[in-house]
Amino acid sequence: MRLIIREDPEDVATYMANYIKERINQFNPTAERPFVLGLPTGSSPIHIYRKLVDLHRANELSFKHVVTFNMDEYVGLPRDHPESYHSFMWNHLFRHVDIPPAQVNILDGNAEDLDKECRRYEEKILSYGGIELFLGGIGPDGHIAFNEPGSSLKSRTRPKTLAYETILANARFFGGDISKVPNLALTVGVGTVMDARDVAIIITGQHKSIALAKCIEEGVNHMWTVSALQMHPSALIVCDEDATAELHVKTVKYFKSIEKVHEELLGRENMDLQGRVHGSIKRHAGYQE
Ligand SMILES: N[C@@H]1[C@@H](O)[C@H](O)[C@@H](COP(=O)(O)O)O[C@@H]1O
Repeated sequence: MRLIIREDPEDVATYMANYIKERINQFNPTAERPFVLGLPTGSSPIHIYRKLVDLHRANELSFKHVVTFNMDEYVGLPRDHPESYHSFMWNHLFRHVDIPPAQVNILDGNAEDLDKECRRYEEKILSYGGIELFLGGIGPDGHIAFNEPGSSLKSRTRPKTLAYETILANARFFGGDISKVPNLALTVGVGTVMDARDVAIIITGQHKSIALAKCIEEGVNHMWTVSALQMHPSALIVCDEDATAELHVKTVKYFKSIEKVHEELLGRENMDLQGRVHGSIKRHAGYQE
């Protein structure tokens, strides 16, 4: 696993947006061979989406041959509700880029048969040959997508009841009224995320520092589902300084020194070209996480 530490959420978003851009452009997607990208919602990815839109406007990134699968959606919230994840994604990303609507996949939280909808989603991911890059965030309880504590680390897409902590955390999007937050969601499973060729997770803020420490320094544990990343062959976490509050100083120093070594290996000074650097190290130095 790689841990990249940046000063603040803005720098984290810059890193991640460049990483995504480089991954897509290196893949050189076509209609026959699209780039399959898993996407999250939440406040953390908003900065990333803004930067992806900027990159698109600067003609540095196209979504024409990108197929997306979102991580989750609330159950029972109308699709056009301002807090549905459908609305979120269209408002923050899709309507501002050149992605054909037919290439956008978001779980239908209003499907008549929720289990069937989840099976359909898994099958559709498989029909594209799986997800190339899954971008994600975490909740303060270490959940990835809506895989709350205690979720099976082999779970697949399914309906999931939300933990009280998550409902509390998300109440800010519903005028602070917890009674308005849906208590059920459809979510990809931990296993669905782990099947992606690459997983990149963004973790910012001191309120997520315990989750980051559990994920990096302790064992794989279903109570902190993001810790399943330890079993992934190509996992990347990008966090800000605040999120490192609960890490040992030696852990922080270790990951910072590893990044420096990578930089020196490539003889590059500008580590804001992270995506390219990451890809190059993999190609030229036989690098494995
Ligand atoms: N289901 C989503 C998660 O996928 C997301 O990672 C989390 C964190 O959101 P934020 O970035 O707002 O802290 O929010 C929700 O619970």
